[in-house]
Amino acid sequence: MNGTDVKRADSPSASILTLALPKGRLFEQGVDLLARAGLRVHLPEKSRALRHRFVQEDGEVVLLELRNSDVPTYVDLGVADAGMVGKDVLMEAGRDVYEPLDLGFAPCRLSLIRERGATSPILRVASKYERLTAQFLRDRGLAAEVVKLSGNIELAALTGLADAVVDIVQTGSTLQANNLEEIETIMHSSARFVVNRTALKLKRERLRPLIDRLRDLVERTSTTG
Ligand SMILES: Nc1ncnc2c1ncn2[C@@H]1O[C@H](COP(=O)(O)OP(=O)(O)OP(=O)(O)O)[C@@H](O)[C@H]1O
Ligand SMILES: O=P(O)(O)OC[C@H]1O[C@H](OP(=O)(O)OP(=O)(O)O)[C@H](O)[C@@H]1O
Repeated sequence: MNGTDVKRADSPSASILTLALPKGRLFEQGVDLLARAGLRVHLPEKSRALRHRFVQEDGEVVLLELRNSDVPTYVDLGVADAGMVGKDVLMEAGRDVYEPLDLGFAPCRLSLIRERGATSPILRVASKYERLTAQFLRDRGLAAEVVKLSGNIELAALTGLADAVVDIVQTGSTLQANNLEEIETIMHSSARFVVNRTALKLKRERLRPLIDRLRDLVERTSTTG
């Protein structure tokens, strides 16, 4: 460590590690994984608080509770030093963040979905994943319109709002319950650990050991099942 690094590590901002976690599906597992990786964090009491501070031996960890799709923005713009986010959402965001780790949990796939047996031409496709859908259609040479929706996407295919939808399939129970069919898998997804590129340099002493411990945990889980 040179003189500059010593100063950085001692500066107030270097002693705070800010992590962006999506509320919803990934939050509990994300906090649990961070705790198992040695951070003194725990699930916060139920409240409307969106920012949670935890004192550590080497400073402080701040957890920001965000919408899934906002995690890449907070990490890319450096407000959060690192975070956890689904690969699907990360690809959709198209942000330039460092992605050192596949955390393995929250597996699912992004797929093109239609009503079972539908044969009409695909002229309009609805999705929350507007960019990935447009890219997929371009790759297939399909000139369909993309309609951005915010939730219960499958309903668009059932009501005729769209000829097909692009959405997440996990267990397949939503497809089954609505007489829908998965036509093509566009990508597989799982939760990723993402890091701001500048923070990786400036807060190296805190981020590198965390990444290493998370990697150990993920590898141990994948070998023990
Ligand atoms: N059944 C599932 N449905 C949706 N996402 C899933 C599912 N299983 C795993 N995931 C993964 O979990 C991530 C978070 O899902 P979650 O439902 O919490 O947020 P979201 O629907 O993307 O965001 P928001 O509700 O804030 O719009 C997804 O981006 C995806 O990678
Ligand atoms: O294959 P399955 O296990 O049924 O999971 C897939 C469903 O889960 C998600 O919806 P979610 O409940 O997150 O609601 P949303 O449509 O508002 O995102 C996703 O959008 C699918 O509808």
